[in-house]
Amino acid sequence: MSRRIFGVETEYGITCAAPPAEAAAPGEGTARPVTADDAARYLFRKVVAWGRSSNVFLRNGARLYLDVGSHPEYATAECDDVRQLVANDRAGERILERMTREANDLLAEEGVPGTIHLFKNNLDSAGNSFGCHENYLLRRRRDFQAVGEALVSFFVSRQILTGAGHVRTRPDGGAAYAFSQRADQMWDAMSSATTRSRPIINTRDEPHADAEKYRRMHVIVGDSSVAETTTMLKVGMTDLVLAMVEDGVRISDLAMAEPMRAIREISRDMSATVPVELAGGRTMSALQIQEEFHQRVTAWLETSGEEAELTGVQRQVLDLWERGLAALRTADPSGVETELDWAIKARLLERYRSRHRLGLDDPRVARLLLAYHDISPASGLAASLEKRGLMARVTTDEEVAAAVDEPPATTRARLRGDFVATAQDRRRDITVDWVHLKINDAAQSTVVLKDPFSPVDERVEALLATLRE
Ligand SMILES: Nc1ncnc2c1ncn2[C@@H]1O[C@H](COP(=O)(O)OP(=O)(O)OP(=O)(O)O)[C@@H](O)[C@H]1O
Ligand SMILES: [Mg+2]
Repeated sequence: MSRRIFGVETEYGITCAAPPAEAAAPGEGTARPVTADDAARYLFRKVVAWGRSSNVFLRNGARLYLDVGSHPEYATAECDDVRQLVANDRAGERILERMTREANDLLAEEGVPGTIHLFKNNLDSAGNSFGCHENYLLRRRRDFQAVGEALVSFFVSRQILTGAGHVRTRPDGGAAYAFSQRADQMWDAMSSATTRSRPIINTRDEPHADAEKYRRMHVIVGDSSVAETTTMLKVGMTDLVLAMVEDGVRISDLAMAEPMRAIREISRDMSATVPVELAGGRTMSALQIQEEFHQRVTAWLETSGEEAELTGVQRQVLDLWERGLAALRTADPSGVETELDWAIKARLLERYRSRHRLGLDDPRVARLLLAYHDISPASGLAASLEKRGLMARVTTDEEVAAAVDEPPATTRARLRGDFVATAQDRRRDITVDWVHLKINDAAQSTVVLKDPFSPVDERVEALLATLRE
């Protein structure tokens, strides 16, 4: 299978929980609460001190920045393997978790009451939505608009496998479990740069690569994933579907008539069987649509001969995809309840609720839900679920630790990472983005890296030599 470049951007939710009133020392009762904006500034203080900006590239090739709206964002370096991507996404969590601990130390030193928490989720308590965006490099071959219509159908129905699980408020005020946090927030299927709204997928003006050859498909519809296995499935199944489509397999018969209506309906139907109208007039359920994509991918893998070339992680992806569909078909999630976020979360909720006899709308349930997404091992649940075998892993701690310090070795990210690391070690002033490496000295030496697949470049060797002078 041709290599593909992909990267995931994750925006994190941030809060600063005030200590309980009785814990406040005399005179502290009137302390101004720490807003999300303030918290984000504490979080980035060290970054700004060394990078002179809240928008930096790190020595592992990733981008870390604070956008408007105070949602810290981590964009993984370019990866060309799903397991590598999972490790790099996880590395982002570790980096932000360390920044959170340091920011909380700062708060304590300055006597500011409160504790900062970061959440890998998509909805804050005020109802603001923030995203987890996937980027896939496409070869500029086919008519993207036509393929896109049918891919929307894939992205809209994929939530029955890769949704993070969500307790939503029904119109009658009751609470109900749904597949996705993000589904309700999306309201426009496709967009060009001119339309307002939130496009499910678009191709970015900047492919961060040779624009003659490539496009970068930008997918904004996914939930942030907590379980590594869910991240693996989300990116891995998408990569396989794109490979099949790039090879010419047609999927346009699966385009939906009204994807935006469907995305909400599918999220709310935990049976995954509600009929969705297709553009051609037929109806299919989300489950049938996903089964069809799965079936076409497996058939294509066989007939194209690609089956023999599959990597270990790609086989894991196909296996989990299949088991996820079986779980839905039989209405028995036990086969995926340590691997798919919505199922892991549902099991956790059920156990907690029956132990404490709580309704789905109980505030304690809401706190548990939030803790599922809290990235701190101290206050979040993921680390302990993993330790207890209730949340599966794809990577090892060693792989994640390596991805915190080192860039992916097989892509352009390696050049960027080496450049950043060398400049940091030598205290040299540089400017970096996805395609440019520049030394800010009299000569202003700049290298443009148009090939995201290439981890070696003589021009960069020369830049590194200059930095080391
Ligand atoms: N050529 C490429 N093809 C696919 N993905 C790429 C390519 N180059 C970079 N990426 C990935 O795309 C993501 C870009 O993240 P970034 O947050 O900078 O996104 P953006 O969409 O350009 O900008 P913004 O978030 O500011 O709107 C990263 O995860 C990166 O690894
Ligand atoms: Mg971004």
